[in-house]
Amino acid sequence: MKKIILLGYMGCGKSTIANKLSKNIEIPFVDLDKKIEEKVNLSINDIFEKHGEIYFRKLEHEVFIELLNSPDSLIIGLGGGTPCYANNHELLKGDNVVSVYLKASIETLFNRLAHNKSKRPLIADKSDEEMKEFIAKHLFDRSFYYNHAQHKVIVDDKTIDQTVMDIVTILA
Ligand SMILES: Nc1ncnc2c1ncn2[C@@H]1O[C@H](COP(=O)(O)OP(=O)(O)O)[C@@H](O)[C@H]1O
Ligand SMILES: O=C(O)C1=C[C@@H](OP(=O)(O)O)[C@@H](O)[C@H](O)C1
Ligand SMILES: [Mg+2]
Repeated sequence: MKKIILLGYMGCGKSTIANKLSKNIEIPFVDLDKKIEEKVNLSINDIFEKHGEIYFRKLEHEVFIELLNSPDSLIIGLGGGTPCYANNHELLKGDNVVSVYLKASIETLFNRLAHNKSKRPLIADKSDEEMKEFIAKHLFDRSFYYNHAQHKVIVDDKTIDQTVMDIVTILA
């Protein structure tokens, strides 16, 4: 069955958009980070703190594969780093997969993340100044992987509903 995959940098809106899209097209939404948290009964912050990022990336790959192999149609909201590890980017073009990169500018990402960083271990301790530079470099490194998505939607200056409608158009 069909898997609709939303990907993109932290704060681009994957979880928010997937949730709304799910209500609109009546396909269930699974957030990969939430599935990982449920599987090991730890928050993302605790996984990074107690076991480190490499352990998280292994778990992330395993749970992503499990979701792709599930018999149901699903909307899957990835974590920002998912396509960039364990050759996960190659899974973005698989059979029955529709992958959409939610592309946001550094400015949009900074504005959305500035008040929303405590649950994101990669940026939780950064000052505003450090964060701007980090996002710019990190996004540059990761764009190669994000660009493996089949579709791209620019999310800057769009409401949640506008972005959802852009995706509905892609799916039509
Ligand atoms: N137009 C918009 N589209 C998506 N998210 C938005 C928008 N405007 C503000 N936001 C906020 O930006 C944040 C995006 O976070 P989230 O959905 O968790 O992103 P991700 O899962 O990609 O890290 C949320 O706090 C959301 O409310
Ligand atoms: O970009 C990343 O490497 C990460 C993004 C997070 O997901 P969101 O993009 O939903 O914040 C989460 O998977 C973890 O903190 C690592
Ligand atoms: Mg998310």
